[in-house]
Amino acid sequence: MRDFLQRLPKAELHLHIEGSLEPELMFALAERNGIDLPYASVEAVRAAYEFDDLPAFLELYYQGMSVLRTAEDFHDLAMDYFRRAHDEGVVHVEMHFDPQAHLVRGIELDVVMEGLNLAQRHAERELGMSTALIMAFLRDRSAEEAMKVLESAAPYWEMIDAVGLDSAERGHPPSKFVEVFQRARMLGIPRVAHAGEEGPPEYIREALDLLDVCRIDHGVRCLEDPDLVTRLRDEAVVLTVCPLSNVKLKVVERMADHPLPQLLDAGLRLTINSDDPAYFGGGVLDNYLACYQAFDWSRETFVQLAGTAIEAAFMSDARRLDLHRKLAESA
Ligand code: HPA
Ligand SMILES: [Zn+2]
Repeated sequence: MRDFLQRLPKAELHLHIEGSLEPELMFALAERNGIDLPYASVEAVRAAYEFDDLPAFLELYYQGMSVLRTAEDFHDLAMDYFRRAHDEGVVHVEMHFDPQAHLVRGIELDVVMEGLNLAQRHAERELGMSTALIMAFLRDRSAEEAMKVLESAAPYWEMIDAVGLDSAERGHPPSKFVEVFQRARMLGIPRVAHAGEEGPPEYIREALDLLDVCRIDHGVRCLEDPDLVTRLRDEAVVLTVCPLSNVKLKVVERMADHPLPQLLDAGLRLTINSDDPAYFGGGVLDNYLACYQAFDWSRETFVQLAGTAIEAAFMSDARRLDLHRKLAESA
């Protein structure tokens, strides 16, 4: 099964590129930039990755990215991830990035965009991968600031495949960002949002009704609201589920408790993703494998999940057709 899952052409729709920063690269970039890390070794960094919930994880996540300073750093971060993903049989990556987390450290959007965009071109040329860029707003910061970021990104609107909403969910409902997402809609930029990870099902409704999103990131808590599940099924809304992330952040206790089988039985459109692979114990393939080990799913189920990711991805029609063909060949 491992070989089969490795060969399956997998599209990843939910990844935070800053969450792909492995301790080895963290050390290399710290050295390159003359930054003192509060860790003695790569092992010490890994040992410090202790968290029980989203806020505790986010503290480490924002601290870890302090080594990212130059366009070259962002390029190397993304290429490092693309290479690993390529080895796992990932053919398309959509990366969230957090401009505000860099702006507060004095790193301008131009620097981030230059590095990530160069990596996108390299991934296509060297690895034959397609990629997309999702500019995320930090929901625990103000809507005014998010709006400023969106406006200041004008030179890059063409390159941004979608805007998203991430960071600490509880107490920061989608309704806070109605105007920002309305503006993105006016600009013709598609929208996604994290909802129903640690936050209640109501946040999923708000994301659909008020932000007009085309996908929900996580969304696993929809099961607490049967009417919402019916709606998600009827409207064919795609959820980008991240099983290993949900275990690490204690959204569920163990993989065996993960609601993926119920979500699948409810007829929802699901995809499997890594979220923050450097922090949560594995990439896309590891997440597929964890599902196989926990649920003993058939090849057909994995083909269905991989197919949904291709259907719901931000990519050209030609690329989508090509990947559907590759998927059919590998099935
Ligand atoms: O798992 C996550 N959830 C919400 N926000 C995030 N930002 C990075 N990773 C995450
Ligand atoms: Zn996420």
